[in-house]
Amino acid sequence: MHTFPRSILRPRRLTRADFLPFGDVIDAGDTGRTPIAINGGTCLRHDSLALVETDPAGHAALSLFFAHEPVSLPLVIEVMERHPLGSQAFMPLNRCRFIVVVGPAEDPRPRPENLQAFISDGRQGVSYRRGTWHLPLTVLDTGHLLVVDRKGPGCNLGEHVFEPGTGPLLLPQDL
Ligand SMILES: NC(=O)N[C@@H](O)C(=O)O
Ligand code: NI
Repeated sequence: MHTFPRSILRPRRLTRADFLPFGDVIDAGDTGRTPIAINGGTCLRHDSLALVETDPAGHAALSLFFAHEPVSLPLVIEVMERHPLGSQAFMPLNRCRFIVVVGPAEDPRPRPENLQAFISDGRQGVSYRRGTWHLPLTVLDTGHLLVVDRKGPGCNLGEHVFEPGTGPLLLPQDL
């Protein structure tokens, strides 16, 4: 039986600059901009940290996810997905670290050599740009997350299941 070299991914710390090709990082401490003082100076608005994308027939919706099956690393990635009709944002509501593995939307299927891996520190959220390949929500801690994505007519899900034994191996961050 052929055994293909399994690609190895080493997750990096999540930063706005590194994640930019795949979408936006939602992190008040890493916006690159000065917050706007609003409401008589009683509040700071970190404005437009991510743009919500939908097709004309769709609309943006807010959901709450309760992720209660945390994983540990190393992890074999078995499936990745994408949403061709809109963006998808995940924002932890409590300190819930989660895994971010992304690939370019231009690839017809996730190419292991083009995948990049990050770990949210539990304060940071991400917004996957429309069509970006991503690992479905996979948390390192049980937690609640606000999710903003596109709802509406048509199929907004593309999935890729890696052949058994070929999925990329995601190593612990400190290795
Ligand atoms: N299924 C669902 O609502 N979420 C996925 O798209 C995901 O990326 O976790
Ligand atoms: Ni998704």
